[in-house]
Amino acid sequence: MAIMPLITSIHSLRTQNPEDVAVDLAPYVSQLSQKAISETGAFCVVLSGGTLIHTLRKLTQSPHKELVNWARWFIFWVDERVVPLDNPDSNYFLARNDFLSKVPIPSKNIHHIYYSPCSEAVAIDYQYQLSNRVQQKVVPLSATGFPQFDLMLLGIGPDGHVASLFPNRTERYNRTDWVTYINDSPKPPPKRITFTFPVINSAKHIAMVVTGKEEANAVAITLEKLQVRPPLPCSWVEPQVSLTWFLDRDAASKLPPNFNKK
Ligand SMILES: O=C(O)[C@H](O)[C@@H](O)[C@H](O)[C@H](O)COP(=O)(O)O
Repeated sequence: MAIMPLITSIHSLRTQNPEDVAVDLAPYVSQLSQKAISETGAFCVVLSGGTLIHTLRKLTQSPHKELVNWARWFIFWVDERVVPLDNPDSNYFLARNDFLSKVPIPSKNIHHIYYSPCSEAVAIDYQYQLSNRVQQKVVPLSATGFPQFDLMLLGIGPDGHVASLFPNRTERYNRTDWVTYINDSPKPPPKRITFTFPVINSAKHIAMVVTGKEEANAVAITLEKLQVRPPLPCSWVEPQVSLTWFLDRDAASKLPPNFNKK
């Protein structure tokens, strides 16, 4: 089988503000949703926390809200803070309030964690939830042997973390589990679960959605392929079909002026 090259594109204009990023992101997601549902009958989407959820707001408005076949969406989280679901620190809580409550995705298709104070138990249970969807063939297995999501919507941190995979932590090297956990995350709250890199990089499409100056260094290091030790986790993101960076002018501010733009 021929190996398709990864398509990397960058939505970054020096004049672009966070509102423009939200406007660009909505048709990108809506078109991928339409394509996946026409091919397989489902759209398996992975969310992260942080500002991403607010940047998804245009999807919950016309014309996208009416165009998307929400009944066929299946939602997972790339990482979750191990807190009760009604805790404002919960990524599920954030997504429910600002996104999921505004669109008709069936609740049985929304795969949040089940809280317990033990992060390891939460990670095992989340992997079990995912393996059920794999067995039902809702989420297919990729040729890599790991679950293959249609789209992951990810943010990055100023230290280059992605999901809850941080620069100086061992979880980023986990090549066997689908879901792992951390009890001393450098970004609070300390207890988290996270998809591992093999799951992230088995996705068909990944959008890296970054707004704000704080992440500008990490964006420049990653997109210019600069060598740093340890390598930034976000520079390891390499999905199977396409990687698209959505940047506002602040996030793109450390890239050279002539850097490839769309
Ligand atoms: O649980 C989390 O903390 C997030 O999932 C995390 O991985 C986030 O996506 C990045 O830190 C970017 O966050 P911002 O968009 O808020 O900068």
